[in-house]
This record gives sequence, C-alpha cells and structure tokens, in this order.
Amino acid sequence: MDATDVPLQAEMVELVPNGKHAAALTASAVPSLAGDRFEENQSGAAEMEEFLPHGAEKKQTHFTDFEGKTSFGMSVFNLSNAIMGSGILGLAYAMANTGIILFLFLLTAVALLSSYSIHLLLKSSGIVGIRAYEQLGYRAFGTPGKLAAAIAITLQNIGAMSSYLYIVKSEVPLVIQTFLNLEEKTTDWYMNGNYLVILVSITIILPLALMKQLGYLGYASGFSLSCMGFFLISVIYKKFQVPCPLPEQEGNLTGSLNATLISTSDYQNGYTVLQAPDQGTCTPSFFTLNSQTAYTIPIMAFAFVCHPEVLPIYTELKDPSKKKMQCISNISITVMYLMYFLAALFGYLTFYGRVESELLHTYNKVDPFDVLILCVRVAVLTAVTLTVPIVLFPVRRAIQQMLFQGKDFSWIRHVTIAVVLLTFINLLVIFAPSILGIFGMIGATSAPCLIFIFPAIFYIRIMPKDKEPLRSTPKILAACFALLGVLFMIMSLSFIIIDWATGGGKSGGSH
Ligand SMILES: NC(=O)C[C@H](N)C(=O)O
Repeated sequence: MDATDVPLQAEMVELVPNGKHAAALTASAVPSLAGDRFEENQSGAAEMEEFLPHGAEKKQTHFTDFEGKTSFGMSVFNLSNAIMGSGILGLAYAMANTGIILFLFLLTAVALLSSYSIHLLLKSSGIVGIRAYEQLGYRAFGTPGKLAAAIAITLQNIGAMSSYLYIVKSEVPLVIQTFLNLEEKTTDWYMNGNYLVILVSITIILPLALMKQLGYLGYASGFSLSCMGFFLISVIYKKFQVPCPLPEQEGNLTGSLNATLISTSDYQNGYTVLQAPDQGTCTPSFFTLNSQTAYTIPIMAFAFVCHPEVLPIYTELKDPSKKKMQCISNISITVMYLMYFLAALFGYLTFYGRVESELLHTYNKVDPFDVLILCVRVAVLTAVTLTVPIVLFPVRRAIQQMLFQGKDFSWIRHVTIAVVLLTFINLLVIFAPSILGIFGMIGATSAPCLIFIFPAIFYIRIMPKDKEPLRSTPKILAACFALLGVLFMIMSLSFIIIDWATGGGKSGGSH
C-alpha cells in the first residue's frame, strides 16, 4: 500500500468536510443538517440532539428511526443466512488454487476485514442516527452518495439472487429426475427448469418476500442454516467415501489433459507457478500460486458480502446497541468462516485439483444419482431459496430510498416492488442466463464498494472532525481500507477482463 495516498485522501476529505461540503457538491444535492432533520427522519429533532455532537459518547445508543422487536438469536440467524449463499460452492475451487495454508490466510483476512467494515458502518450509523446504508451515503456525499449506495446494493443483491435462482433452475430438474428414477430427461413440464424456477418463486420466495419485516424470516433463516449444516456434514462424509483418483472415462481424461496444457501456457505468460494444482494426484497442496489464484479474492469477498443486510437487521433488533450488533455480526461471521473453511477443505480433499468452480457439479462425476448427493442438492436448493427473501429486502429498501423517499409504508408499494423484482430476476434467469456472466463484472465492482470503499469513505466524512481529526488513527485506517478496496476492485476487474479476452469464463463473482 502506498503511504503517500493516505494524506492525499485525507486532503480530499478536508476540502469537503462533513456537513459543509457545499463547495464540492451542487446545492440541491447537499443535505444540510437542519434540512435532513425533517426530510429524512420525522422524529429528527430529538434524534439529532441525541446523536450530534454528544450522542455518540453515550454508552447506549437510542435509535428513534424504528423500534425493533427481533431477538439476538433470530438476528444471528438472519445475518448468517444473508452471508451464506452460493458463495460456499466456489470455495473448494478457490482452495484448489491457493493451497490450504494460503486459503486459510486469505479467508481469515477477508473475514476480519468484513467484520471491520461492519464496525465502520455501525459507528457511522450511530453518528447519523439512521440505520440505512443509503442514508449514510446521503449524509456523507449528498444525493450522489445515496444513489451510489442504493445502486451498488441493488446490483449486488440482484446478482446474488439471480445466481441462487439459477441454481434452482439447473438443479431442481436433476433432483426430480433422480427421484423419479429416470435415466433420461423427459419433456414433461416438471422437468423444465424454467417452469420450476417460476413455481419456486411464486410458492416459496414471494410469500416470504412479502413479510413486512426481516425479523419474521428468522425461522426460515434458521432452517436454511440447518440445510447448509447438512450440506457441510455430507461434504465431510463424502470425503471418506469418494475414491481418489476417480474411476474415469476416456473423455474426462482428455479434458484434464487440456486443462494441464492451459495451465502450462499460463506459466509461459508470466505467472509464477509454485505448485500448480495437479489434476491427477491425490495429495493436498498447502501453498499454490497459479493463474486462477487471483480469482479467490473475488470469490471470498462475494462469499462474505452481507453488508446491505446489516443495517436493516440492526434496525429491527430489540434493545439495539452498536456493541450488540457488532457481537451478532462477529458471531455470524465466525460461524460462516468455520463453515466455509470446512466445506472448502473437505470439498478440496475429496477431489483435489479436479474440483470444479461449482462444488455440486463435481459430485456429478462420481455418481449423479447417488441418494446422499441428491439430498445435499435438495439441502443447498432449500438454503439458497430461503436466502432470496433476505437478500431482496435491502433491494426493496434501496428502491424505496431512490424513488419513494419519505413516503409512509404502503402495502401496495411493498408488494409491487417485490413482484417486479422477482419477475425481473426470473426473466433474467430464464431468458438470458448468459447475461449472468455480467454479474461477475458487477460483483467485482459492487462487492468491494459495499465491503470496503463505501463504509470507509462514508465513515471518514460522517465522523465529525472535532471528535476524530483526519489524521487520527481510525480515519487513517479507514482510508487505507478504502484504498485496499480500490486495489481489490481493480484486480478483480482486470482478471475478469483478461478472462473474457482469453475466453476462460471462470470469474469468481459469477457464483
Ligand atoms: N449476500 C450476498 O450478496 C452473497 C452471499 N454472501 C453469498 O455467498 O451468496
């Protein structure tokens, strides 16, 4: 990291300090503190007194934006469910391209950074007094800040939801085929992924997405987590069942030969290959660097994204405090960290270098009609299906913030946005699955923004300078954090572009 960048960043902030950035932004876009009080928050005056400037010093934060009723445990379930999604399926592949030790190091780093980023979000929302990501953007940079946050949340979560529904589309027909003991796919409607995805959306996802509050989804989240627990146990069990090397067919051997040739040409292109994942051997590698290693960062970043959901969950928490919410986040991140590591480790130790970028597909090589694998499929399907409503909530909120700000709750609007969003995602998954690749690109942009860049720059701008000067340690740390996010973003984007240019198509964010 370049040390000279930090003062530069600080200087930029100094030019447009918190609440006084009229020179840098157009007058209409600038939220004046007095204006916000009425525009953003009906109970504003009391809240402002509470939070500015002495409110943050109080031990117990009292938010007046909403009085939550969700318990600590349910909030842990909801946040864990928000973290966990299709990201878990890509981690074994990530491990095959980093080796166990490097993977553990990177996973730990991403988990810690993710927790720090939540800390920044919580601290900023304590100052502002409103627990909405978009509102932090508004307080920091006016309307452009609000729009940037809302757009990043919308794109990231639509990408995540499409990836979940895509799993439904491709896996449910296989599950039904296996249940019915059919050798070949038939043309019946119940074998058609497109109909099935619509059916699942209408019967399971939509009713859950229509709940008025996220807190009501706690039980569904708990169930979703147990399904992933089952997935994990099965992955561990399978490691001791599946032989290595696998009994292969001719065609697969040719495939692996091609893959070896590709990694050799990558080496010639200038990548340092300390130990390329050997497609044929059955010994674990502890440290690997190859052309695919760079994808592990976007894969892991995607797997830990939950930041759009943190503040909505905080809003609904009973007796909220920053400490309590940080504790919920840390528990969720730790549990997911362990699940991610174990799933990746045992997935990798089952197939070693042959693990595919989507773990479930790899089990097809063994026996696509295996009963346990069938149950695992059903479990993963259930888990990702039940995650869709949680991930949909922040998008609806972002849309409301962008288009209907300040309006009272309306059931018609609540239902319409959910129906429109789900219809759009269904259409995307049914008619344009190839477009989903674009979400790899979007994921590479929006994930670093939501995890690193926005929490850091919003924090720098929102935290009053008299409390924390620009050169204070927390703000310098936050600036470094933003810079790290920019580096991640540039890195992920360049690798995806290189991937597209060379026709690879293994971009991490596409999970
Ligand atoms: N919530 C998200 O945006 C992605 C989620 N962390 C996943 O792994 O699928």
